[in-house]
Amino acid sequence: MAILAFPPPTVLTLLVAVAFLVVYAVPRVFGKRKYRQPPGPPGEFLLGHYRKIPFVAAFKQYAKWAKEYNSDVLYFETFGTKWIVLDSLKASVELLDKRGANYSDRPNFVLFEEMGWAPTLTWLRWGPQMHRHRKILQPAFSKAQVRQYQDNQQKQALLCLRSILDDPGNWNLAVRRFAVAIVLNIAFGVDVDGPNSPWIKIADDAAEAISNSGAPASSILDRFPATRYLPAWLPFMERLRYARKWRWAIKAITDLPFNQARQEIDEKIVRKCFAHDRLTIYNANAEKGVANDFTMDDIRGASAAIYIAGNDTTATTVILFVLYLMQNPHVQAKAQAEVDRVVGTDRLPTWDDIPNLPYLNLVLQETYRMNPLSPLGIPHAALHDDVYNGMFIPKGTIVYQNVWSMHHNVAVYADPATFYPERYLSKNEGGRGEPLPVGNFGFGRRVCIGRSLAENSLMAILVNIVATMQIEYPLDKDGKRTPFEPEWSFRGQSHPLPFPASFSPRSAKAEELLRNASFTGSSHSK
Ligand code: HEM
Repeated sequence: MAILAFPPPTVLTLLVAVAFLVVYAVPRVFGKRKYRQPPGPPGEFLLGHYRKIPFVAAFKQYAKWAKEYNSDVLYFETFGTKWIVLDSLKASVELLDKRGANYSDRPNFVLFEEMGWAPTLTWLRWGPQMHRHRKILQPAFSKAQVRQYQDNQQKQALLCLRSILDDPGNWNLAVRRFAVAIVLNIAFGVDVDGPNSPWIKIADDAAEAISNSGAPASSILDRFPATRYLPAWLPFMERLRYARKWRWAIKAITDLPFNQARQEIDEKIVRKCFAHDRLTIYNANAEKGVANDFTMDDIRGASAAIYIAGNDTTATTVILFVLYLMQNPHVQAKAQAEVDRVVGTDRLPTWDDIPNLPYLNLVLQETYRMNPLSPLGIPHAALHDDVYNGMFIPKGTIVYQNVWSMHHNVAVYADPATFYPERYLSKNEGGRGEPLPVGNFGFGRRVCIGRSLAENSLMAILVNIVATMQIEYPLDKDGKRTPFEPEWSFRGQSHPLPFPASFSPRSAKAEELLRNASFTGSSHSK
């Protein structure tokens, strides 16, 4: 009889559905309705915005939409993957810095997973493994800690300039060697012998694989992860073919130096470097029977992060600096005058000179502003639902920062396409009082850990270039120096394609100083 007291199944289903609506769905849906979705262009049926985002220079299209929709937050969605693009510094600081606890996740980088990355901080989701990587890496690159690398940075800067003296046509390679030599030594204690070192080729191959892979987490594999299981030969699976084609390059940069470090440790060759330090701790724990929460794979990924994240970024910034000095001789002359005033012309610059070179620092800042290397940043992701300026940002939303757009916003930077370091000087000093660029090293709790190291490397080489070299357009066949604009690649990372530049010593004395420079500093490994 008791059974008869239960309502029939259809009524029961109805009751459960009503209860669900009252308790769960209605408050959520209507609660969110209070807030609007950030604006953005309309998507297509089923595909959403997938086909609307250009693969090349997406940041320029996003900047146009921000103007068109008059919003510094834009919303997009494809196959259930949601992303927003922040177009202003205000929105980036508000969300990524001030509400950093909510925006410190990363999306899954499926394309990069297909490329075979080891656990690398840059791509790790928010969680215990990411915290372990950041806790181990970040202190090693603090402002105070990176001073220990200054001797080697100075030495590598001078070796670079000597190499340019001997072979000016290959200045580009000398710059790449400079950047690789610094981070490879810190990560693996390895010295880069010369421009033909295989370590430079390994770094260049990986940089090419990464920099042409599109804005991070934007491929069809990232937007619709199930597609990674489709056959790669399908016409629309070009990105999967790309990832697999370049797997060897990522494997080489993550495995080769690490395997060498392990072998050295086995052979009791000890170097002062990140990989050896971590391997020694790992082995000591293992011998004592203590569990290692930083696994071999973690050490491999973290050491590779230093090598990968630190070489192409630094080299490309130097290459941009060369380009802008070549295109703006008056800026070069002003920087030279400052260095000559502070350093004189009968010695090379030292670290103590750097704080006395404010104009050179502004030239570097202007280099950052003109062309942020990751124009859309490395995306963060929201851990929880959030509301910003009445706009609803659901949990899991991927967050890009349009750093390029922030740095080229005419409301902040007058005439943004012009290279003009004086723009940051106050009006009293004859400038425009525009703010120094922010964002090219990222935001919040995922901000670049290598910034202090990078800025030291950059100042070490820039001051020496300015002190000793004259950079000009190369002579053409008619003996003229004709200005040109190099070609650019905007297929993910933003950088100029290799271009010629003429380097010549500023004076016989400058050449003599470079040739006779003795290195008080030795590599960190020695
Ligand atoms: C001019 C040079 C450099 C630039 C422009 C640069 C830029 C960036 C940017 C934009 C990010 C993403 C930050 C974010 O998500 O908010 C980042 C992250 C990172 N950078 Fe750099 N970087 C440079 C040099 C270096 C160097 C020398 C190292 C070497 C230690 C390094 C290591 C890293 C690492 C490990 C991350 C990942 C941080 C995380 O996800 O928690 N970077 N960098």
